Amino acid sequence: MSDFNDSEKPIGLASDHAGFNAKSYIIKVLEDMGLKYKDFGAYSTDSTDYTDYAHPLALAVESGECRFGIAMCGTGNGINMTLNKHQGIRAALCWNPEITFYARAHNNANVLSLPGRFLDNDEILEILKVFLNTPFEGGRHERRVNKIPCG
Ligand SMILES: O=C(CO)[C@H](O)[C@H](O)[C@H](O)COP(=O)(O)O
Repeated sequence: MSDFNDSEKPIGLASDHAGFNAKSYIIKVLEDMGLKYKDFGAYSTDSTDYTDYAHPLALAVESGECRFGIAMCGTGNGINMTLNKHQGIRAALCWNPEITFYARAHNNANVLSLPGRFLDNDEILEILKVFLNTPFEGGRHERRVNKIPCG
């Protein structure tokens, strides 16, 4: 399982065509921050299917190859739904810093899902900073998070 704070491991990235521009911006920010990342695609704005990139990202986070993930499609919903089919994934669809704070503090989210077509770069940057810097509170939230997996 992944360790969110293990900066020796890359952050996994995935998008479809609709999230490609947001992902390109995030790559630039991560490079400026000196953070490692692994991009699972897509690699252009040519029409494609978010599922083809979400599953490899989910497997990489579950296995511990990546310490956490950042994923985006047009609304964030398609890629978020796909990621959350994996038992070890807690992907949170976030559209502002406050929602993002609770996704980390209360839900220990290990993938940040973003609506690429509905956020500008400044909004993405603020969300990203909160996601990177907010620790999980544990306590009662740990009990609840431990009950999320089914089957
Ligand atoms: O899953 C989605 C819709 O909730 C994503 O926003 C996709 O990126 C979107 O469906 C892609 O749409 P397109 O018309 O094929 O560009």
